[in-house]
Amino acid sequence: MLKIKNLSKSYSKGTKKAVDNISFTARKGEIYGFLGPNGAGKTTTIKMIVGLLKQDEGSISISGKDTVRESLETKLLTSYVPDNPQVYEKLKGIEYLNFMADVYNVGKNERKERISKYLSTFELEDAVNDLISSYSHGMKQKIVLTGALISDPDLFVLDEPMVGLDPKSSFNLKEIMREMCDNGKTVFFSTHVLEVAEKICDKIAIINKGKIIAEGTMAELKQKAGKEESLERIFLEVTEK
Ligand SMILES: Nc1ncnc2c1ncn2[C@@H]1O[C@H](COP(=O)(O)OP(=O)(O)OP(=O)(O)O)[C@@H](O)[C@H]1O
Repeated sequence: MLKIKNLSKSYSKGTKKAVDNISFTARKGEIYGFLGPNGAGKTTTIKMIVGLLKQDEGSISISGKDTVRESLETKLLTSYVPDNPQVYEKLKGIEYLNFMADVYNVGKNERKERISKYLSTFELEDAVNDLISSYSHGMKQKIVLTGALISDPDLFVLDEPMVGLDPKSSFNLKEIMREMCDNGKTVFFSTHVLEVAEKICDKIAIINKGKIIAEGTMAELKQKAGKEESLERIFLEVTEK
């Protein structure tokens, strides 16, 4: 579970408020979509969740542990796939995966099983012994996804995960996200693809200018909008104000 309380973050010595007092909870078993226009504060929030940025105010807890006070513990429970995956180009795919498994203390049997499962899902078996520098952009994304899944995290955080993936990989990733939630995990991801969010998310939050302006299930968002509307229309209406 991911619990965010009164979270704020400013840049440029406090003059630019990127995230402004936001609160929400993504529960176990939920796919939680984080939407918002460019510059709304999505990546800043995500970077605070995964410990790459420290908040100015507020708290974040993952499976009941505070990300500042119990930083290492929460990192071990979390996997993160950034919007522009940077991979160690000088490693072979398999070396990178074993490195990730080592970082997360994944045992021999589990790592073997998970590596084989996700390499097959993402059709990377033939490339796994090649240097990552020879991979296409999409293959790099898929090796990063595989590396992120090796630890079977309680919280799976993805920033714009569908961009650059081919239709089959994108479909497979959505299936994996659902499977993780069925196993009691939490998936939190940002996206601009509203059709995907509408289809797969159990809950959605819309952020605009650093503030959460709508939050809930698709049914709740529709109810608040007062009519039967698509997520796209609701998004356009609430972010226009
Ligand atoms: N390192 C930084 N220094 C100063 N301002 C920043 C920095 N990073 C982000 N910002 C500002 O903070 C605000 C939120 O940016 P953020 O990257 O979190 O938005 P986003 O919702 O992820 O946008 P996008 O959809 O375009 O990726 C923007 O106004 C941005 O200009």
